[in-house]
Amino acid sequence: MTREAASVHAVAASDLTIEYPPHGASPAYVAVHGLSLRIEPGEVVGLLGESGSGKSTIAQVLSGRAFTRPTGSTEVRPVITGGEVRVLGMPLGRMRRRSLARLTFDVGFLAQDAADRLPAALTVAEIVAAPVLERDPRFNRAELGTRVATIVDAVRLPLAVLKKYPYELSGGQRQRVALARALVFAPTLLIADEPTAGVDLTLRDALIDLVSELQRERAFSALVVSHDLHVLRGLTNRIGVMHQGVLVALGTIDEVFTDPWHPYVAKLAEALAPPRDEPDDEEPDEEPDDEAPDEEAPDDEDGLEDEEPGDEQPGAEPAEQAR
Ligand SMILES: Nc1ncnc2c1ncn2[C@@H]1O[C@H](COP(=O)(O)OP(=O)(O)OP(=O)(O)O)[C@@H](O)[C@H]1O
Repeated sequence: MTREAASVHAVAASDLTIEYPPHGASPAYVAVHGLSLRIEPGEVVGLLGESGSGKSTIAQVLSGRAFTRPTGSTEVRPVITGGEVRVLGMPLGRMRRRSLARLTFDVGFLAQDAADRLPAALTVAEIVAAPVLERDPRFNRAELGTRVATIVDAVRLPLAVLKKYPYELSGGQRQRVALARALVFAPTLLIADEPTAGVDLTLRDALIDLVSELQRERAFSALVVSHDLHVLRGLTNRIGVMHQGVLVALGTIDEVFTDPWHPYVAKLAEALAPPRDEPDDEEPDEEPDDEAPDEEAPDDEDGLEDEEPGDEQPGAEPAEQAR
């Protein structure tokens, strides 16, 4: 959505295929097959999936960062080879420079390793201000100073960090600086790739709460990539599960893990389910129980999804890693 048209989908992808072009001895590689996904204005959607399932590729493309190549970079970038996608109403694909500039303004991007790659020679104030100055080197310095201080405060960092260099900060503080930089334009959509990667487990929940609060305060839409269901549970309204480049489930966490039809999601659901009680040793054996409740009966011979997911919650709480 551009800021004028708040009702446009944050993301509307239909049958989207994304490919890495051939390079060197490597042939072309299709990383995402036929993705259809909509994100409503103000909605937060998570992407879960094992390593290599295409999550970062999607984040790169939807954020427009796949189409911007830093000077001197020879990195191979993914390209759209099928389907359609609009982000905030803007069609991606062959984008003109101006549309791309608009897209990267409206879409904040927190890259997977952003905290570790903060430029070592710049202060926090310079790092957070950099995207603004890259876009407009003559941006009013006083206004910029206020904007940077406001966002640094919003990510709950003391203003004293403004003069510090990344090496003087903790991992959690660096992650907040990266987040501040991603939010400096007050984006309409935030795409965060593994926002808690490298963050100490004890600080992970604080970071989840922070992103959640900022999202509520600023009402941006978001796509959050994570292999950690705990993170997605704390942040998102719905999740999608990626497997080998294909979106194999989409819905609320409960919908996704109740009666999953895809074997990978079923395996995840099983891993997340609370441990079953040990079978009772005194149980009489062999006698089939005609009274056994129907819902216990496995019914997956045809491999089809049930019409209606049950109302039961999977009750999945513990250790929630998708890989
Ligand atoms: N530059 C590239 N050239 C060719 N193939 C690539 C390139 N970058 C990624 N891929 C391939 O695309 C597929 C999807 O990778 P992607 O990084 O999107 O997965 P991911 O789900 O984000 O994994 P992770 O959780 O490890 O970051 C992988 O098979 C990967 O090897």
